[in-house]
Amino acid sequence: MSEEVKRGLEGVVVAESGLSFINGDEGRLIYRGYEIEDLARNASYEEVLYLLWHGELPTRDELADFSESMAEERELDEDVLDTVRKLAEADEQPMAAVRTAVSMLSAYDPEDADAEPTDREVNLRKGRRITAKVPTLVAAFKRIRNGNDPVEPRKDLGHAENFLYMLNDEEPDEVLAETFDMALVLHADHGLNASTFSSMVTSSTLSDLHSAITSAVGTLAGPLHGGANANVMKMLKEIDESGKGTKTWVDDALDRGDRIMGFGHRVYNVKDPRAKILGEKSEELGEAAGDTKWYEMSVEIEEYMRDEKGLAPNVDFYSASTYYQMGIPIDLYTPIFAMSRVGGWIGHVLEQYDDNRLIRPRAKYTGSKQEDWVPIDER
Ligand SMILES: CC(=O)SCCNC(=O)CCNC(=O)[C@H](O)C(C)(C)COP(=O)(O)OP(=O)(O)OC[C@H]1O[C@@H](n2cnc3c(N)ncnc32)[C@H](O)[C@@H]1OP(=O)(O)O
Ligand SMILES: O=C([O-])CC(=O)C(=O)O
Repeated sequence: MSEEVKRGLEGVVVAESGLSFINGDEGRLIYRGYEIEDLARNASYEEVLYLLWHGELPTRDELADFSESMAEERELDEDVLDTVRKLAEADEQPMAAVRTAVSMLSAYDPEDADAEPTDREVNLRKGRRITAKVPTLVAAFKRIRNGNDPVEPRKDLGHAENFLYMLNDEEPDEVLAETFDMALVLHADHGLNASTFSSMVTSSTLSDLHSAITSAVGTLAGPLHGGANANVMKMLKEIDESGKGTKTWVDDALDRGDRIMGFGHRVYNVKDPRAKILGEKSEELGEAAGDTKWYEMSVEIEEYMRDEKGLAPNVDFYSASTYYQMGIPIDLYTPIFAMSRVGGWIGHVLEQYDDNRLIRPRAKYTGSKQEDWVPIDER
C-alpha cells in the first residue's frame, strides 16, 4: 500500500457527485450544469435548493409548492428559541450558537426517531426544516443580543427577504433583498470544500442528518474557510483606521508572514467567479450610497496581491464589503454563509447516503515502533 502522504488531501478524488463542478484554471463554477453567473442573476435561493436536491430546475408550480413548504417551517420551537436567547445573552460566538441550535433542532424534529438515517424522503423533509430554521435562529440571536425581541418569520416573504425582515424588523428594499438572495445562491454549493467533506464523513458512519450538518457548521467556522469573510472586513477597517495606506499595510502583514484573508484557494488558480459577481455588487452598493471607499480599497488589495503574490480573491473577499454596506453585523457573515451552504451540505449528504461507504483514510505513522515498557515510578 502506497505511503505517499497527500497533505490536506490535495487533489485526492474521494467521491462522485452530480451537484457542482469547478474548473479552477478557467474560474468556472456550475451547479448541475448551470453556470453560476446565470443562476446568480436569474434564480432565487429556493430555486437553487430545488435544483441541488432534486436534480432539475423546478416548474413554476413546483417552485411555488417548494417555497411554501419551506416558509411553513420557519418558526422555532420555544425551547430552541430559549436556548438561542441564553446563548445571545451569554454573548456566545454566533457560529457556536448556530452549531448548538442546529444540533438541538434534532430533538424537536417531528420525524420518527426510528426512521432509517438514510431514508431520502425523510431527509428531504428534515433538510427543508433545517434550512428554513437557520435564518430564524441567526436573526433571533442578533435581535436578542442587541436587547430586542426576535421578529417572527413571515410566510409571505421569500427566504432571503424574510431573513432581512427578521434581522431588522423592517422589510428590505428590493435592491437589498435581491443582493442578499444572490449572495445565498453564490454560496450554496462548492464541491468537496472542507465543511461539505466534514458532513460527508459524519454521514458515512450512518449517523443522522442533524449530526452531519452540525459537524459542517463547526468546520465552516474556521478562518481558513467560511470564517474568512468576517476577517476580511476586520482587515479593511483596520487598514482604514491605520492611516498607513493599503499597500503598506498589506506589505507589513505579508512581511510578518500573515495570510491576507479572502485570497488564495485550493482549487482556483484564477479569480473565483463568485468574487467577480460580489465585486460588482459591492461597487453598486457603494455607488448607491455615494461612497465607494470599501470597494476601492478592496480593488487596490486585489491588484496588489495579484502583482506581489500571484493570488486572486476568493468568494469571501467581496462578500465582506457587500454585507458591510448592507448594514449586516460583521460577526454574522459566517452564519450567513452557513444559512446558504446548508443547502449544499444536505445535497451531498443525500448523495453519500444513496451510495454509502465509510470514509476512513490512513495516516503514515511516524512514531516509534519499539519502546520497552517502563513502570510509572521509574520514568
Ligand atoms: C469559502 C472558502 O473557504 S474560500 C477560502 C477562505 N480562506 C481564506 O481566504 C484564508 C486565506 N487563504 C488561505 O489561507 C489559503 O489560500 C487557503 C487555506 C484558502 C488554501 O490553502 P492551500 O491550498 O493549503 O494553500 P497553501 O496554504 O499551501 O498556500 C500556498 C502558498 O500560497 C501562500 N498563500 C496562500 N494563501 C495566502 C494568503 N491568503 N495570503 C498570503 N499568502 C497566501 C502560502 O503562504 C503558500 O506559500 P508558500 O508556498 O510560499 O509557503
Ligand atoms: O471550495 C473550497 O475549498 C472553499 C470554497 O470556496 C467554498 O467552500 O465555497
